[in-house]
Amino acid sequence: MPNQTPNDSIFSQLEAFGHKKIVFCSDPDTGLRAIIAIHDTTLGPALGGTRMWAYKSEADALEDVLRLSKSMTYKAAIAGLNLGGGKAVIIGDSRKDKTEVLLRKFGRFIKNLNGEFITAEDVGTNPKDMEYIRMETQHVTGLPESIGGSGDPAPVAAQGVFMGIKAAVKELYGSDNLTGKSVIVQGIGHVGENLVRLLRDENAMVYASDINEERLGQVAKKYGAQAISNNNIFDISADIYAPCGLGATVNTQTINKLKCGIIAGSANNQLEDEHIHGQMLLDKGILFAPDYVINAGGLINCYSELMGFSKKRTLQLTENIYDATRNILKLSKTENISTIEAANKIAEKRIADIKKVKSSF
Ligand SMILES: NC(=O)c1ccc[n+]([C@@H]2O[C@H](COP(=O)([O-])OP(=O)(O)OC[C@H]3O[C@@H](n4cnc5c(N)ncnc54)[C@H](O)[C@@H]3O)[C@@H](O)[C@H]2O)c1
Repeated sequence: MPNQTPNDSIFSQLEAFGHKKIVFCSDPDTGLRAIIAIHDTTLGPALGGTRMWAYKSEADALEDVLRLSKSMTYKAAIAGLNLGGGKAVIIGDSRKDKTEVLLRKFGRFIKNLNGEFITAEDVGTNPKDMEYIRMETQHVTGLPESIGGSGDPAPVAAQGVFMGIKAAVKELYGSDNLTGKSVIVQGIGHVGENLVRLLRDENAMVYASDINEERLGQVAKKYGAQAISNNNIFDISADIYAPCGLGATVNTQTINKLKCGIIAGSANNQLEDEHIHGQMLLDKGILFAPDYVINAGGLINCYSELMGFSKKRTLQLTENIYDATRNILKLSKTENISTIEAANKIAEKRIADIKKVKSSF
């Protein structure tokens, strides 16, 4: 989705990002300060995680929720889901400030939106927190399996990234077989570890890095990956670079050093600047599988839970990421536009088409 740097007036920001609705949730009794951003509901109710983060300023929190909710609109559209885009942020330190009453109060604000917004876990929240929200509203997903939810979305997210990697490899090498291909997985947390497992199962060679050295040692040993220092990532020649930690790791500095033909990983917002770095990658002939397209497995898992969870159906929808990625790479090639621009075009077309369906009755 397009990067924008709106000025700091709230209404200008809403107009620049194209949001439908913003709800500011303030409750001094519980200490709740949250923002729910509903970007677009053309395709269905806005679904997005609730992030709890100690933002430096309220302006930072607002910008984050606007940016993240917009990307959810694009992610759902490309994945072919009948969902709109939304996101929520709770301002606070999740290790100190998170309480049952705060989460339940937040649940009441979601309840008041009457299904226009559905939430799930994100950075700083977990399935247990979703259980608290569920006590006040049914508009929450990503619940633990023990209470009928879809459970941990990370293995599904990893499966989607794996399909995206295969699609990119097919484009570059003519076959999607990963045997013998080398992959740098940066960040071997919930998604990264599952990705390492899938890659090793297909006999890819994996270089793994993580700032958590203890975890890195364990995961590398378990799957037969080669542990590398985070500082060496851009010195290593490999077929694929899979960022699975934080965003913005693809920037002017790193693109100039990168020795990989493909970038495909789970981290959200991998390009520091969508336009500048999308174009730079195109010019350098590095194939970028857009992050929001190939990491949609987590969202698909949540969507399945809403539809009456079926593992088989979830897997089918996740495997569609292969074709979705292939179509984007094809459009990028035929129109000579960056892959992120191609993905945005396809997402925007689906939303515009469905708007026509919903324009009457
Ligand atoms: N969990 C999901 O279902 C899901 C779905 C879609 C997208 N994502 C995105 O994928 C990424 C990973 O998610 P996760 O659930 O695995 O998170 P996680 O917190 O479990 O794992 C992230 C890992 O990255 C490591 N890390 C952080 N910064 C790093 C750096 N600079 N270099 C190397 N390692 C670093 C952390 O130590 C951690 O082990 C995030 O960007 C997340 O937003 C996750």
